[in-house]
Amino acid sequence: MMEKVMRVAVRIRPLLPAELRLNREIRANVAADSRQVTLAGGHAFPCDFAFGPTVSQERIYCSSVKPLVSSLFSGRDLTVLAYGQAGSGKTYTLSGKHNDRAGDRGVVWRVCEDIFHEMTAKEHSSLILSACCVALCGDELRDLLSPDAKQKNLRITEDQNGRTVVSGAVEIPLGSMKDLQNVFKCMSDMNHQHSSSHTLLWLQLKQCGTSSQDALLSTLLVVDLAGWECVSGLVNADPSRFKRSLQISTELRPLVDMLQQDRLTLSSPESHVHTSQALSSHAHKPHTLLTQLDGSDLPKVYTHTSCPLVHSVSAQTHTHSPLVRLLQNSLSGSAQTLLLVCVSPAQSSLTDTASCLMLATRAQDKYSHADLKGEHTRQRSVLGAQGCLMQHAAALLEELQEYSLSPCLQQRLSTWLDAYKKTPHASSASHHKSGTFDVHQLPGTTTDNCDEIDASLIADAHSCEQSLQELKLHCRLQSELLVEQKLLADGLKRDQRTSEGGGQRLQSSPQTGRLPAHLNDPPACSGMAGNRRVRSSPCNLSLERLSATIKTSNQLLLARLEEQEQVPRLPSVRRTKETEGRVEAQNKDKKRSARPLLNRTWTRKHSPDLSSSTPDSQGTPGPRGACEGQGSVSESRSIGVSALLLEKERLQKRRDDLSGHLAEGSMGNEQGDGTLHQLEETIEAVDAVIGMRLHPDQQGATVRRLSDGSAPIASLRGLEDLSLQEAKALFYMYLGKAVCLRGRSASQQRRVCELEELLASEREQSSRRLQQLEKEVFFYRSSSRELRRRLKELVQDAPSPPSSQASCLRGSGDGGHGQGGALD
Ligand SMILES: Nc1ncnc2c1ncn2[C@@H]1O[C@H](COP(=O)(O)OP(=O)(O)OP(=O)(O)O)[C@@H](O)[C@H]1O
Repeated sequence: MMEKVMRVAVRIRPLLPAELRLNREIRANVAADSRQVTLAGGHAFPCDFAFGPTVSQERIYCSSVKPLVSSLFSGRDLTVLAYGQAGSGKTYTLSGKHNDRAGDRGVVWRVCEDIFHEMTAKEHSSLILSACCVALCGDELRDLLSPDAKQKNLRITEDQNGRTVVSGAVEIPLGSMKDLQNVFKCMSDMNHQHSSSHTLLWLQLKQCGTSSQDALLSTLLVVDLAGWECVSGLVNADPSRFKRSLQISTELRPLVDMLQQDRLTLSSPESHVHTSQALSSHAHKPHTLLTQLDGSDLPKVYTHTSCPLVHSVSAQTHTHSPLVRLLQNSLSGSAQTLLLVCVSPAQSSLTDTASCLMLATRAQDKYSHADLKGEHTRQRSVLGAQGCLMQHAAALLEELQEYSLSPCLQQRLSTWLDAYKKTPHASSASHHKSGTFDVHQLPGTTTDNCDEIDASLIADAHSCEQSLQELKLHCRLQSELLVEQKLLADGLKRDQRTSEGGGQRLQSSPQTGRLPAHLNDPPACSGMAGNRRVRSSPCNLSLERLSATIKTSNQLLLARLEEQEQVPRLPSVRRTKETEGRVEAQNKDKKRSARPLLNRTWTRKHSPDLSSSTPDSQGTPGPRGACEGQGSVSESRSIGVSALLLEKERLQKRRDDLSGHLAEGSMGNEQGDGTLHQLEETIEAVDAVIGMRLHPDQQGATVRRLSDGSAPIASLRGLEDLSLQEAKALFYMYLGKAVCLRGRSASQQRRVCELEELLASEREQSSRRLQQLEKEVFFYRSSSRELRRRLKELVQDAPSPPSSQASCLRGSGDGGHGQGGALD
């Protein structure tokens, strides 16, 4: 009988206050009483339980977990596995909020309440509950209930039965809800700085019977898997967060693979009820746990007697993953599992939500395969029938030989018959006459001798079938991986094209003084925009998209930088500077022509240059007048231009020296970078002034365009009456901003480079893995072919009926009677 061992519940959390403030759209929903989650666009994802944003903690517990908890009392194991991206509500669903409101309490509290309730009903003595909790971050394991900060002895090992255990973990007995509160306090104290780790809490229930022989042991494992972060949230994040998010995706990958397989288990439910007799006969370590507080080893839980076949194959595939190793016992056998997929309904999480829902849909149809015996019997009878049919066919062909056939066909027929007669069990069947053969009686024709052969054949066939199943499974996994790699590569190419296209558009647009339309969106959106393809796993979808997003945001910064650079060149500012500067210039003519201030800061250097403009006859002309009147000051400008050129040259030299020092590493990076950016900005400013002075006509046109131009620039007309001091201050301020933006842009570029390196190494790893997988697929295909061939041969070698039956059949073939009697 097949039994469903995995149920999948999907919970959509409500939009959080911050999301509501940002007017995030709801993109995932559950229709009332439906068992599917629907995404915007109409895609529906079926699951066993679907809970919308308004469903209470209590209802979630009562409908999806409580019915399973009863099986704990009958000695079966239960695993509740919460999966979802960061902030999707896993911890909230499992543990609830840290307040005293009963309505907010999560699954763990409610399970314990039920167990304590049962304890009270059974008058305490027969039920013992204890807890053990570890956090897994990468390969690092921490005991969340251990007072020992060093935790040297904690490690995942295997006991003598090949079962995974955490040796050195502390186990705390739970007698009341107060004890549970203490456990939660311990857990949150130990774990509050590591919210990105997987938390595994084992609640072990021991039911003592009247005699010491019939104690029942069962375990509830509650797993709060770490969640990967939404890509848009990582754009400006600390690199370590980004790295951890990637790691989490990688850590979850093997588990996701396992959950997506057809079947998890093969062992029968009986093997999950264990008595203390079983405990004593299996002198081994407990189930995935436990050493008592006093350090003594206890014979605790033994939940499975046999290693399940299909599951063990999958687990072996991922033995390198500590997470899979820790879950291996709980996800195997006929242990009940509830996969709790938590998703966010927000538009920004749509891709992650879709990938989680795909997993939920794939994971739900898992059954324990308890009907192995029935399967063998069916195979047996099929093989027996095939063997008899083969004999029947041989007899028919022999008969056919007597008719006039083409020489070629005759030849082929006799070759086949010769080959058949050489096979071990063909001779006794070679005289059958077709007319008397009743195929409905075939399975009944086996004798003792035939049974033996049958048994060996069936064993062979069974092992072949198992190998084929395994190969099929591997092939499927491999091809899924191949497809995913391909999708990844395609996505990477597409994203690269997008970001390159964006870069080109950006380069062509500064002439207009506006940002390209695609950059007006915040960077987070640019990474998520459009109909993104949905992937089954979170791990691979982040890197390339993040890199593209960061590139885009980098370009956005550059574009803004360019936009800011326009400000000091505004006509009104320039005009005021020029007007007042010209007065200053007349008063300090000598000083200006000598220009001894070459080694001052750029701001001091720059202002005399700007002040070198001569005022026109009107004193304070409008922007157009200011430009048109520039012809009269050509001489002083030419002096200014040559001095500016000298200055520019000097600055460039300084910049080159500085970048040389930075490249050699003989200077502090941060400070050096800042100076370098200042120098670059100054050079550009000097360049711009030179350009304006060399081409006053163009300057006039620019001023006209800007003063007549777009709304944002026109709104700056209010600044036309700035004094020289104000204009200077404004100019310096914007130049300072530009330097700062340049610095940020450079650091963004560095990050992009780092990410690109990371991406390249990931890509290299993927391609190595791809090659490996291709090899494996090739190997599996060829072995599969070989096995099929062998299976065919075995079928051809199927047993023949004994000679007595054969003669009966022959006799009945002659007369058309007696077969039924012989077979009876
Ligand atoms: N169903 C819900 N109702 C109300 N608030 C919720 C719900 N689900 C989650 N939240 C709130 O959303 C926030 C994030 O939830 P939670 O910490 O449980 O996410 P998580 O998936 O465990 O994240 P992580 O993977 O980072 O640990 C919390 O403030 C929580 O209170």
